[in-house]
Amino acid sequence: MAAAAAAASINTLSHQITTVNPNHKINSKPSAVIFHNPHSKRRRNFIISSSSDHKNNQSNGFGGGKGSNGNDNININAKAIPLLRFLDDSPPLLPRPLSSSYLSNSVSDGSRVRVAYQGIRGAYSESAAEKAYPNCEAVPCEQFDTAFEAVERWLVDRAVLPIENSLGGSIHRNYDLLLRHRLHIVGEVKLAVRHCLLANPGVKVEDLNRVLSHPQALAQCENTLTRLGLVREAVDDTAGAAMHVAFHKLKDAGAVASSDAASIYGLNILAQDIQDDSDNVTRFLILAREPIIPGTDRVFKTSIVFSLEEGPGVLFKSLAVFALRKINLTKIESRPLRKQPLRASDDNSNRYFDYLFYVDFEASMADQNAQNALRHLNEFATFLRVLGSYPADARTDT
Ligand SMILES: O=C(O)C(=O)C[C@]1(C(=O)O)C=C[C@@H](O)C=C1
Repeated sequence: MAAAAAAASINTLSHQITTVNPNHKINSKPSAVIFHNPHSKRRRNFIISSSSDHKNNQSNGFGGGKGSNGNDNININAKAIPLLRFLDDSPPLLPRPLSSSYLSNSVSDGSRVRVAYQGIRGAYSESAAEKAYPNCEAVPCEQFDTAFEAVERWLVDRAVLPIENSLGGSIHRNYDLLLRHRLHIVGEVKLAVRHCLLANPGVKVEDLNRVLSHPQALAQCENTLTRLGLVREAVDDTAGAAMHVAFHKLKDAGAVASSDAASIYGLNILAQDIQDDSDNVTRFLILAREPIIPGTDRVFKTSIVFSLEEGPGVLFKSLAVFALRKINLTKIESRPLRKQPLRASDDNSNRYFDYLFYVDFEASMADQNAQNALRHLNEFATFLRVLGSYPADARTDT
C-alpha cells in the first residue's frame, strides 16, 4: 500500500524528485521523493532541493499546488519566490536584535517555527528537529548545504544538523559547512539512535543479500551487518533507504532505518536495536541567522574554530588557555584548511598540512573567564571565530 502511495506521489510530483548523488552506489533515479504519510496531517509534503533547482523553478514559473490526491504538495521554492521578491523590493533590512527566543516554538509573528533537516520524512534528523522544537514545521532538505542555504535565504527559521555520533564519530561535512556559511549555533540536541533492519512484507532475513542506508547508520551497525553477511549500499539518509526498498518492492535488499520509517513506508521490522552499542547517540546542532544572548543561568557550551602558526607547542599553548582557567573542553576536531592546505616551512625544506581546529568548551561567552581565554587565544591564533554560545543539552532521549 505504501509503495502504491509512493508511485502516485511520484507521478504527480515528478518535478520534486531530487537528483542522485553521483557518489552513491545505488543505480536508481530517485534518491529522495516526496512521500505522503496517510496517518499524519501535520506536515506538508515538500522538500527543499539545491539552489540550482530553485533558479530553474523561478525561471519556468512552476510552483506547487494541490496534487491529484488533494494534498498540499507544495514545492517550497514556489512559496519562497514571493518572499524573496518582497525582500528585494524592500529597503535594506536593519540588523535584527539578538534574540533569546531560540527555544520558543513560534517566531515573532506567532507562526510555527520552520526547521530544516537533511533527509526525508522518517529520518533521525526529523526526530531531532522535533525534539528541538516540538510542534515545529519540519522541512526536509536534499543535502546539508541545502539546509544551510534555506536558513540563509529565510525559507526556514532554523536548521538542525548532525555533527557527531557516539559510535561513528564526527560528521565532517557539517564542520566544513559551518565555516563556509555565516550561521550561528544557538543550541544542541542529543538523540538516542536505535536502528532497525527493515524489509518488505514477506521478506525474511535469509532472503537479504544487501542493505541500504546512510553511511553513518551502516557504520553504527557494522557488527550486525557483518554477522549477517550483507553488502552495504550508501544512500542520502536512512528514511530514503526505506523508501527506496519499499518503492522498488525489493526482495533481496533491506534498509537500516528507524521504526518510524518502517511505518511511514510500509516495511516490516526484521530486527530491532541493531547498532553496535545500545548507547548510540547523535548530537545535532541548531543553527540560526542570529546568535542568542549567552546566559549564565544554566550550563552553556561555546563552539569556536581557529587556526595557528606552525611551531613546536603551539597547539599545546592554544589548549592551555582553557586549562589555565579550568574550562572543560568537550570536543576537539581538526580539519584541513582548504584554501591553503599546505604550508612551507621557513627554510622551505619541508611542507606541512595546515589545519583548522574546532573546539567546544563548557562555558558561556557571558562568562568573564571564557572571554579572557579567547582574548588570550587570539594573541597567537592566526584566525578565530566564535560559532555560537548555547545551552548544553543534558538529556538524551528520543
Ligand atoms: O539518515 C538519517 O536518518 C539522518 O538523520 C542522518 C544521520 C547522520 O547523518 O548521522 C543522523 C543520525 C544517525 O546518526 C544516522 C544518520
